[in-house]
Amino acid sequence: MLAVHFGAGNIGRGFIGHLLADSGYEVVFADINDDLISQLQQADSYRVHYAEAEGRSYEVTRFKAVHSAAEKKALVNYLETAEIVTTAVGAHVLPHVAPVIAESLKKRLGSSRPVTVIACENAVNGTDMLTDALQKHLTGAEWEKIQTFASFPNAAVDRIVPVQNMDNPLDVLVEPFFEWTIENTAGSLPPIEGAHYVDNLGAYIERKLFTVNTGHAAAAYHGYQKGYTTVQEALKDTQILKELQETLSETGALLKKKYGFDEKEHAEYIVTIISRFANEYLTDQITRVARQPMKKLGPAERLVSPALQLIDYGTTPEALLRVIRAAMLYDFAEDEEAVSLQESIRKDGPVKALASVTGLPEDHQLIQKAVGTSA
Ligand SMILES: NC(=O)c1ccc[n+]([C@@H]2O[C@H](COP(=O)([O-])OP(=O)(O)OC[C@H]3O[C@@H](n4cnc5c(N)ncnc54)[C@H](O)[C@@H]3O)[C@@H](O)[C@H]2O)c1
Ligand SMILES: O=P(O)(O)OC[C@@H](O)[C@@H](O)[C@H](O)[C@H](O)CO
Repeated sequence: MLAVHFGAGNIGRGFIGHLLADSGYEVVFADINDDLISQLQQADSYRVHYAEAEGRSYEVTRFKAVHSAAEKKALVNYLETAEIVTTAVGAHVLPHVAPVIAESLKKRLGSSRPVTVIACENAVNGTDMLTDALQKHLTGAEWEKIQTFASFPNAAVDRIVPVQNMDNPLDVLVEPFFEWTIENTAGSLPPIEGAHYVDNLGAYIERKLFTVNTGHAAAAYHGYQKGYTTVQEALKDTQILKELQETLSETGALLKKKYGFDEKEHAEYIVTIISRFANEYLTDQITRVARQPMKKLGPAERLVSPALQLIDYGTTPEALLRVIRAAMLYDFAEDEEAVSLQESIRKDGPVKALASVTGLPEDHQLIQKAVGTSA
């Protein structure tokens, strides 16, 4: 069985690629990073190390690597015969991987050979984002036929994989916890060990994004303002821990109301997540978790989406608004989006800048309460 995985980064090597290889797939990593691809091409194996006291580690051997720009022909050949195609490149990169996937799907039109395509990104319905991008490279008739043999389930992926600092640059240090939840819509989804399949993925995605990622963002943006460099350091600050808990209590209220999650189970879910953030065997840089603030302030994302939904329910999410305010102050000079956001704030002021990234009107109460005159 063949799997093509786009993005041989932290999640690619440390989570999705590892699970696929463990499930018996030969994994072809496709990436645009020259050094990474050449290292993978020269290696026979790499190890996934668990950040824990026992220090377990696992060898990954069944892989190949192709440069997705320089070796496009080889990539299309792999894509044409793969049983599964996955991505972990960042949701904003999906339009860039779409053309080559579309090209390979067109090549399957003759054989109708089944394939499952899954975007494993932090986004609500990432695979739908990919299929929107795919359709720009296909005719209506091609897309209709492709859907008879290809399936495109959405998925939620959860495993904290920090920026790596390993002696062997291909090895990856990951937290032991992982969850890969896949929408149960696929006709012939090939088995993946460790993944689980659900009918109500929307609830799982929002629970993950609005708890793990909203909580992470709260720790990172408040932590950055207080000069911390890692999430682990920031969480030792009781004021930041309190901000995190208040933020997750707001998103928890939303999730329980919207999806009926059990009060006690959700409280336990939050406790587990905070202890995962604080894992002393991990060093997770705040600048990784806070990366791309403009994306994170987007309308469908971890901060603004739950805040808007809570406002719709008639409450004012004060803690979430404080995280949004802190995100607007994120000015890390090596993060392109942080630089652009700060430029836009300098040029137009915070109200216009936040209205622009969220797509909300300037007089919207979320904008006014986060950074406007009623802040
Ligand atoms: N790291 C985590 O803890 C974590 C957990 C869950 C989900 N995610 C999500 O997984 C995705 C990847 O995150 P990551 O932490 O692995 O990032 P990463 O930067 O480590 O890896 C991304 C990889 O994608 C590659 N890439 C970029 N553009 C590409 C293109 N056009 N074609 C092929 N490859 C391309 C990069 O070179 C890089 O190797 C993101 O959507 C992220 O939100 C991350
Ligand atoms: O990857 P991002 O930038 O969307 O979010 C940063 C972190 O919150 C994220 O990578 C988490 O570590 C991950 O989502 C845990 O499953």
